[in-house]
Amino acid sequence: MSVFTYQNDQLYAEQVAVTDIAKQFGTPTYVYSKQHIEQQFKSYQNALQGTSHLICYAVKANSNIAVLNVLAKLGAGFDIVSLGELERVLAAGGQADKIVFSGVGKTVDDIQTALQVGVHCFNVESTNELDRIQKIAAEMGKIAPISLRINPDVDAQTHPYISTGLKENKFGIDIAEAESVYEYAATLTNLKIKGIDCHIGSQLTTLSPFLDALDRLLLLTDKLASKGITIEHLDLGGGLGVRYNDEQPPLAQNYIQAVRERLTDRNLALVFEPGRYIIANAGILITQVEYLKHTTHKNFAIVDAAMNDLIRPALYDAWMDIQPVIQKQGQATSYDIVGPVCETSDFLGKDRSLNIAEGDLLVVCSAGAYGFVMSSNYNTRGRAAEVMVDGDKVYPVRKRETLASLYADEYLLPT
Ligand SMILES: Cc1ncc(COP(=O)(O)O)c(C=O)c1O
Ligand SMILES: N[C@@H](CCCC[NH3+])C(=O)O
Repeated sequence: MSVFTYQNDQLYAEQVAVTDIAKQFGTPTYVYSKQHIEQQFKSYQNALQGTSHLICYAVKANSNIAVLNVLAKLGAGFDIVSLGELERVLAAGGQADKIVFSGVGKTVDDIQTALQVGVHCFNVESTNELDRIQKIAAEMGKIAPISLRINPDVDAQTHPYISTGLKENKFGIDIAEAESVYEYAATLTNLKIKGIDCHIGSQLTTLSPFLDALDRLLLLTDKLASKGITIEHLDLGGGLGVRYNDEQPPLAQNYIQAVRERLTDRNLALVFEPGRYIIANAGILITQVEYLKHTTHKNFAIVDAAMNDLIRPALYDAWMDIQPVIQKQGQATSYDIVGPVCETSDFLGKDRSLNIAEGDLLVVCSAGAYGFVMSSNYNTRGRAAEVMVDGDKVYPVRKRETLASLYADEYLLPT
């Protein structure tokens, strides 16, 4: 059930009129629904009841500390890929021992700090990374909990830029080498093998790639067991898709049920790293129409949000729904919805049928995941404000960037 609904032709976020949010905070502004975040997280939690588990929200999807705090209060763990994300999680009240640390390029500093705070485990992506963790753990007199991220060579059937589980992708350890890498890890005295991990891609809309990967990992787990290497947890990463247009992705409930059925009597705790599923449809981006430009070939609605605010359409040709904040009767016209940035790829949507005038407000839907977090200051544009709605209340969760702050850390040459 969407938390963004029309009442008398006015768009509401939970019980707050989106027009009022725009009046109070200006545009462009990201709006998140606390209710939707909680509902999505709980759907994972409920499906995992009765089995040992950890749901590690993928911080990269939306790292606002208010979002992290809502999830931490529900008992979430966190999947991080940088020290910045680690600091955010701790600042938001997340527990270090519920953090899994992913990523192909963990630095010495990353590893030292993660060992210091005591993360749940490192998802290790190469043999050289194992060696680095071993060395640092030995120097610090610690035992590092590790899981190997396996690249199972499964086609996630998603956009090639967000597919991560094929052998030509940079991620994980080739499944063909995994057994010997585990055997090697078992010889390293400052490592403790905890788990097995994979993440095959993002915005998956069918179960079969997940289940193919799972089957391959279970086979490997059994082989390892026969060699005396015990795996305590199985981490299947994130990747569950959401509806942007007419996709019909499986629900967390169906996905987890299918996973649990395949585990049979294996004594494995389950870890998941959902990002998009939790936050994509919890968010919208409000923008205002600055100009309507009609040419002989095309009509453009030039809005005040741009590719620097929301890069998914420009980067992946992603289709995101665009709706008016106030629905009007009458003739609709086809528009390309474009931003003010000087790039032809600066569009939020193409050929959208809308009845709009200059000054009207629009929203880009499903913008909670990989929206603000991927925004930039290109064209020296300050990043948008972020707010969170909770019932009939709206709270600022990040102020709009001031223009002075954009060059505050730059220096002139000495005269
Ligand atoms: C290692 C890892 N875990 C989890 C995620 C979250 O993915 P999603 O937002 O598709 O759930 C990602 C991003 O794709 C990732 O790289
Ligand atoms: N940024 C991508 C998802 C990448 C997931 C990160 N591994 C998107 O917007 O769809």
